[in-house]
Parts: sequence; structure tokens; C-alpha cells
Amino acid sequence: MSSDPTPTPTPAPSQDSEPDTPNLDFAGTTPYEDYVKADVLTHLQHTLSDDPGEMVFLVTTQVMELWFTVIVHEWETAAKALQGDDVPTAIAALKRSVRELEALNASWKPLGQLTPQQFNSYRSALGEGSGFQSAMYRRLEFLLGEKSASMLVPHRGAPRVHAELEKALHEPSLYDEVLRLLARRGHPVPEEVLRRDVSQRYEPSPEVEQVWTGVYAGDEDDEPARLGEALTNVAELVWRWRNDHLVATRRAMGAKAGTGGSAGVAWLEKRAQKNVFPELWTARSHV
Ligand code: HEM
Ligand SMILES: N[C@@H](CC(=O)c1ccccc1NC=O)C(=O)O
Repeated sequence: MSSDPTPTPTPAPSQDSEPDTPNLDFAGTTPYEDYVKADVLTHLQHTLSDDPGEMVFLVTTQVMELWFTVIVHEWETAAKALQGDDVPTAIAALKRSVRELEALNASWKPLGQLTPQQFNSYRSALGEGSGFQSAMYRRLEFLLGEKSASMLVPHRGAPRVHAELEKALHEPSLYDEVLRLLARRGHPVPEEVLRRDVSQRYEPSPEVEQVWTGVYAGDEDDEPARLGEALTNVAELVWRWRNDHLVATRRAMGAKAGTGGSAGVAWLEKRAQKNVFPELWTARSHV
């Protein structure tokens, strides 16, 4: 009734009256924070200079470290699946890693056109720091077959990192697992390849090249052929990362020596020349 003297109660600002508004009321930290650890992640940006351009250099490096971590996870999933003869699971993980490699490579954008003057504004603050000392990148290279015991040396002072890398050094690479699977499927992979010391760098073999030639000449829908194409996509995108890094470095510092103690661009050029999964490329000449 309009004559009712009782005042209309103001609606309580609770979610009951507005079912579409987000929940604002948490006793402790938000479930988002508990899951994402955004507060930790967004307070790890300790720049070393006063140059405003250093922030994006540091964050890009951190973002790339996170992508390396995801990609290593996918390749370890793929390697384990291959060990269990589960090719579809391996291919699914490799396909995810291809999208992730594309996102990784896209993150070169902010650093791709640094001038020497811009890079110099904070370069000296980096001291002897270098991406060469990235343990996660090293695990990624190890999974591709680029094994090298000397790459563990910089990590002697960090026991957890060293132990993880040492384990990765002695485990078969993703490519070793692929070749073992092909052998189990009746492809003539030589014994010396199957029994190789997996802690050593993988060296291309003419017999393995022949195996891939046979796979490529066969049914394209067969699991080995689909695996070969997924691996070729991975190889191309890793090569692209190395090349984008090389060109960014050439633009930012020319032929100066690297902070990591290498010759810089000349050293990176040599590494970018190498094909990932070499026989997947050379076999194509024989199909
Ligand atoms: C303009 C930016 C960059 C320049 C000028 C540059 C320069 C270099 C140079 C000269 C090297 C050779 C090693 C040495 O330091 O002596 C190197 C290695 C390396 N850098 Fe960078 N870098 C840049 C950005 C990045 C970023 C954003 C990452 C991401 C993590 C990164 C990761 C690496 C890795 C993993 C290596 C070792 C490569 C290998 O072992 O083959 N770099 N970089
Ligand atoms: N190696 C670079 C420095 C550099 O780019 C860097 C330094 C610290 C952490 C990551 C880096 N990225 C790649 O090496 C240089 O020689 O200037």
C-alpha cells in the first residue's frame, strides 16, 4: 500500500540481489591468486639499471623462460607416450608445442628492433649474465638431441637446477624415443643408433635418413608419417627462434663479444646453421 509508513529497505550490496556480479568477498587471498600466484609473478621484475627500456628486456626473457617450461613439459609428455607406444598422445603434445612455439617466437616482437644505443642503455648492467646460462633452454636443446655435459658446468652452484639438467642429460631425447619407436614398428634403425650413449650429442645417420625416406614415401596418414610432420613443424619453429634471436642480436650489438663469453653473433650463427632432427630434412631429397 502507498500509505505504508515502513521505509523500503535499501537492497543489501550482496550477490543475492545482483546475481551477475562477481564475488568480491574472500576470507584470505583470492582463488585466482592461490592458483596463478600472480602476486609472486608480478614482483619478480628486479631491473638492474634506471633505463626504462630494461623492463621489457627482462620480462620478455621471463616470458620466454615460461614458454620454454611449457614446451619442455609437452616434449617430455610426448617422449613418455612414445615409450608406451601411444603415438596419438605424443602427436597431440607435439601439436600443442607447435602453437606454443609460435607464441614463443611472437614474443621476439618487442626486442626485435633494438638499436645498439637502446641496448647499451642497460647492457653493462647485465654484467656476465647471458641467456647461454638458461637451464630451461638447455633442457629444451637436450630433448632435441643437442646433448653436452659441459653445458652443466655453469649450474654447479645451483644444486636443484644441476640435478634436473644432469637427469635430462642421461635420459633419451625426444628424438631417441622416436627412433626407438620406429625400430619397434619394424623400421631398420641401426643397432648402434638404438644403443648409442644418449648423453652424447645425436649425430645424423644415413640409415636413419633412409628410414625417414621410407616413411615419407609411404601412406601419409600412417602414424610414423604424421609423427614425422609434427616433428618437422617443431624443428622449423625452433630454427626460427634461433634465427630471430640471431637477427635481434645482430641489430642490438653487431659483432661485439657476448656477455656470456662467446664471440656473440658469430657463435650464434654457427648454432643457427644446424638443422633440428637433421634426417627429417635430408630425407626429403630422396622421396
Ligand atoms: C636483444 C636481445 C638479446 C641479445 C643482444 C642477445 C645476445 C646473445 C648472445 C650474444 C648470446 C651468445 C652467448 C653470449 O652471451 O656470449 C646469446 C645466447 C643466448 N640467449 Fe640471448 N640475446 C638477447 C635476447 C635473448 C632473450 C630474450 C632470450 C630469452 C631467454 C635469450 C636467450 C638466449 C639463449 C638461450 C642463449 C644460448 C643459446 C645457445 O646455447 O645456443 N636471449 N644471446
Ligand atoms: N648476451 C647478451 C646479454 C643478454 O642478451 C642477456 C643477458 C642476461 C640475461 C639474458 C640475456 N639474453 C640473452 O643472452 C649480450 O652479450 O649483451
